[in-house]
Amino acid sequence: MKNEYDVVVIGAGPAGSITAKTAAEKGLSVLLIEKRQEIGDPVRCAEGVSKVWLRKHIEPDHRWICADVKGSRIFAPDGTMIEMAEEIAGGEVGYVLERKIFDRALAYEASKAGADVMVKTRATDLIIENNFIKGVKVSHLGQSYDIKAKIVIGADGVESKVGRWAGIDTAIKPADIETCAQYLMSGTGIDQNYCYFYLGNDVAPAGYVWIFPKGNDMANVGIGIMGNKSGNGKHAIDYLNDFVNDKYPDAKILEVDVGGVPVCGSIEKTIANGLMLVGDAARQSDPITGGGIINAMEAGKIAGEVAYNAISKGDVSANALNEYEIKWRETIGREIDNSLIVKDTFVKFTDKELNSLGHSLEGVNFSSMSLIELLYALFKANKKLLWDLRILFKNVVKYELDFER
Ligand SMILES: Cc1cc2nc3c(=O)[nH]c(=O)nc-3n(C[C@H](O)[C@H](O)[C@H](O)COP(=O)(O)OP(=O)(O)OC[C@H]3O[C@@H](n4cnc5c(N)ncnc54)[C@H](O)[C@@H]3O)c2cc1C
Repeated sequence: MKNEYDVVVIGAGPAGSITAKTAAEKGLSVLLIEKRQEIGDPVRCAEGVSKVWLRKHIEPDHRWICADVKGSRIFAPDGTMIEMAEEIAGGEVGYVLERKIFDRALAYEASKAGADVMVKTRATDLIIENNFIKGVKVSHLGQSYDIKAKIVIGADGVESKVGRWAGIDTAIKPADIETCAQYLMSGTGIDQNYCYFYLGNDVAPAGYVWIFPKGNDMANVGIGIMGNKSGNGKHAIDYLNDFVNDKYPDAKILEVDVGGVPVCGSIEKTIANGLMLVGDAARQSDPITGGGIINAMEAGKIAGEVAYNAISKGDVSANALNEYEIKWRETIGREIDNSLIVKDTFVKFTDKELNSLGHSLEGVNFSSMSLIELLYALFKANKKLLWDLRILFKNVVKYELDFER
């Protein structure tokens, strides 16, 4: 086993594999470690991604695409349906992935670019000298090893310990974690061209139920509710059981997943001397959708490039790695901040307000609207929303003006 690399990446999820691939493509020596024996398994994900963003990182492959989605159907508590169809993004909506295969394919891409990959290898601590992270302590098949690195990447997901080891505050309050439960089901009979979302405080308090098609009459049926909403004795899985028993009493459960998604928005710091955090470890998932795959990949690409720049200049201090901090905050960070504003508003909505929103958007042709027009239509229908989302409105106008310039 080699015991010295330019970059050691902890965690072979989308964030870690893209970081490893990017850094290896630049010519750095890279080790990607994963504590599980199989990359991508078990899955804790509904597996939905945007096509356009995914293609920026990898060519779609039928081996890990379960469904090609044309649109979404969103149901207000009173059953009013809003349909957002494929014309919105010029025919580019989303895929539902098979993450067990997808995550492995990303790790394969990293290995093809030259990265070494070790599974069943758990990071147990960081090697720290003179306030600089200098490598990782790992446990592999019952043996402990020290592996030196110029830069360590913490890509160890929502339960990340790497940030804490490096002295970065990554703690999340229960109110900032979306607790999720999901069944892979057969026999729901849903239209496999659509993703379905159900809103309402009886169905999913301060959250939603999703149904994502997986092909062959299978679907991921899941729920995410805010962590502080499960204190009344009813947990995410109880709400999911109620929903499933009501809507699909004859469907069969093929798999159960439970997990948490950080929806706290950007944390203050994601770097230290010789270290960067990426993906869920850096709390980069979207606060409103809980989606984190694409953000993890975007951040991983930036981190891989910044690792190369820093190592080439011989400076891996937090000062040099600040390039990563600046770049991810300018791109995905901006989206995360806007989503946080929307989430903080929507979690307070009563069923009556959700219904009124549903009525104002029912039948709207989203394809011909810009984001500003859509927000304006919402505001006209609901003045309280205008007030609550005023900062978002300002941000979007500023962003569109910046973009036009
Ligand atoms: C129920 C649910 C549904 C979701 N649905 C969606 C969705 O539809 N779309 C979407 O975009 N996102 C979704 N997400 C979020 C998405 O799964 C994550 O945002 C995404 O996986 C983040 O990627 P990552 O690489 O940062 O972390 P992960 O994918 O979690 O990868 C981290 C890896 O690090 C490994 N690891 C951890 N500790 C160590 C250690 N000490 N040593 C070595 N390896 C370690 C883990 O085993 C894991 O493989 C969902 C999440 C949940 C829980």
